[in-house]
Amino acid sequence: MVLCPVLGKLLHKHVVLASASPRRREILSNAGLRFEVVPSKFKEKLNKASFPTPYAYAVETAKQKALEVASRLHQKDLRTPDVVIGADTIVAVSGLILEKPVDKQDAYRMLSRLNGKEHSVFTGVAIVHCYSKEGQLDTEVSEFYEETSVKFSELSEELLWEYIHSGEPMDKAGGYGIQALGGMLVEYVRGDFLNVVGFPLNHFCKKLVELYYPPRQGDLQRARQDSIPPVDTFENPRDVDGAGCMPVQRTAGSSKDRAEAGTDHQAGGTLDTDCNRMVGPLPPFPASLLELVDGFKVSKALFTACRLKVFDVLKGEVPQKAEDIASIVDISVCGAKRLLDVCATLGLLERSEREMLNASIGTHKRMIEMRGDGQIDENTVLEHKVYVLCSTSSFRRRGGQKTPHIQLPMEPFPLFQNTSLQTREDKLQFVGAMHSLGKLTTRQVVTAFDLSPFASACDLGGCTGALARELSRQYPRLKVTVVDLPDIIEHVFCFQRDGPEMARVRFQAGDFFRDSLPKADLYILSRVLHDWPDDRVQGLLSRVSSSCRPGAGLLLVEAIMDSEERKPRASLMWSLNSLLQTGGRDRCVADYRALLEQHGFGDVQEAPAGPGLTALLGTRVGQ
Ligand SMILES: Cc1cn([C@H]2C[C@H](O)[C@@H](COP(=O)(O)OP(=O)(O)OP(=O)(O)O)O2)c(=O)[nH]c1=O
Repeated sequence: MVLCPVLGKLLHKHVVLASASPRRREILSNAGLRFEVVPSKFKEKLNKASFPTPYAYAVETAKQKALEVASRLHQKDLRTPDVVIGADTIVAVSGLILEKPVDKQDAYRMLSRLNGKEHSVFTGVAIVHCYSKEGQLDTEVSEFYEETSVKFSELSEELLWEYIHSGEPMDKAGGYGIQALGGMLVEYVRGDFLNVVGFPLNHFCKKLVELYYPPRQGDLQRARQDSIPPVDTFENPRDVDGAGCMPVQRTAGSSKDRAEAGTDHQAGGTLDTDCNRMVGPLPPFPASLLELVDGFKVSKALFTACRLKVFDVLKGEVPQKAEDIASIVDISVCGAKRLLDVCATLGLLERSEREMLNASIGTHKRMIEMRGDGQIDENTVLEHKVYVLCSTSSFRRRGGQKTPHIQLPMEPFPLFQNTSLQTREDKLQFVGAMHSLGKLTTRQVVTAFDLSPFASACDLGGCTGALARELSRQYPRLKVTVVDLPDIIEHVFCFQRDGPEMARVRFQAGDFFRDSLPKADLYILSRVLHDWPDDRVQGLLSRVSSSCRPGAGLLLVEAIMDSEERKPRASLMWSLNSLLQTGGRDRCVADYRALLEQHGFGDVQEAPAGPGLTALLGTRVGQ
């Protein structure tokens, strides 16, 4: 059973564990999750009598703990996390809820109740997804609970007091810790051991699978209600080579044998998998490292399928068998089966009973082809160039070993004048890629702010007009001019259908560094500035600024880095890409704000503009 990959879904999110419990922290970090710990200040004082069941109480308390942290972090420096996890563990015996004892006498009362009997340990868990929209916190709460039965032996008064004097009971629900000395009190456990210790890891992973890989219709028929969904619903790229395996897997033989054979991740003796008891810290599972190591395999599989024209074969939406596809694209049946299986698990193809269907990739195909053309020859397009430039020689010190700065690979040049884009076909492919890429976020970009007060807009570097079309669709009063290089404007007709929205869109061929800019109430620079070196950015902003009348707007859209330029990874990759190709760079919000203000734009507002993108809107102040 492969569960670990689902934790990978949280790897690039800002995850917060809203708990002071060292056990929860240990369980989750041992599973490879990376998170910040912010203990909740929620007072655990809900009225127990008002809950129909003990677990309803635990779930509500877990939820309140997580929500308190989410709103505190949101208010403080607007550090809204992506996900907050809260948990609450209680012991229930004969209809009574036991939490942490307040003193030794209380611990004695609790342990006496549990003595010689079976009781339930419930942990309620809340997974809170947080979103910040216009300064407001929005949350989506998913919750569940897990129950484990624990039976205490008949214990003498003397033993109970000895145990209480050890101090162990005081910070634990029910007054005992099964993972340490308290283990001596326990005759048997039925259910998830980690649930007793404070966090039901297994159920948590199942919940994530449910949230991040909702079952498709076919799977629903197959899946048993209470089972983990079939593997193909939660496999992720890292499973392809079996690398995304569970940190704990049972294999034949004793744990000693496994440790010696190097197959036991717990070889340090930190977790006894046979009884699932914690007996010491585990080294963190290097899930993110494995994801990086294997990352290229995913894109390689996609690009290979593109190059073999698998998606072309399937684009008629006629289901095909792997054998038939193999014969059409002229590869071995065994190879085709494996490649198609990978494509299906990546969600690029849909699998019916015995056949393969094309999936939603069609609309994004141009973008993928652009990125995936890995043929190593003269005609190789941009991505290959980037790949080559990324080789170590691009970063070698100048003049042998001495000069300690990075050597820029080339003079900055406009992307479209890239020497590898020589033929009309190359250029079309490039423009197509930009068009497809742009279209993915146009809706979010044009609705990041209410642009209805503007009557005219000028999209500088607006390529095929994908953004202009969406602007015109959203704002029926707006007239839009797209400015881009003649070589690009020449190809617009290949990508734009006529339609009522296009009646208010005009294309102007020109160079925004040299030619005069059309008059407009709103100028847009969407994913433009990062492509240029600093002096060109200054020059362009100064030209825009002097074309603006007071009150005019400038909308910047960029992938933003954090102030320390450490994340997110996508922006860092873009920034490296810009350095290698054009000498440009990505920036943090403060840098873009400073640029806007330096060029006479005030009242700068900021809003998310689609995955990984941020929009900043500044207003030209009076000259
Ligand atoms: C029954 C039992 C509980 N516990 C612990 C798990 C929890 O940490 C604690 C129950 O208290 P909780 O209120 O669930 O958690 P907490 O106060 O430790 O942390 P926070 O409220 O900040 O999330 O009891 C054990 O460690 N071993 C056990 O055998």
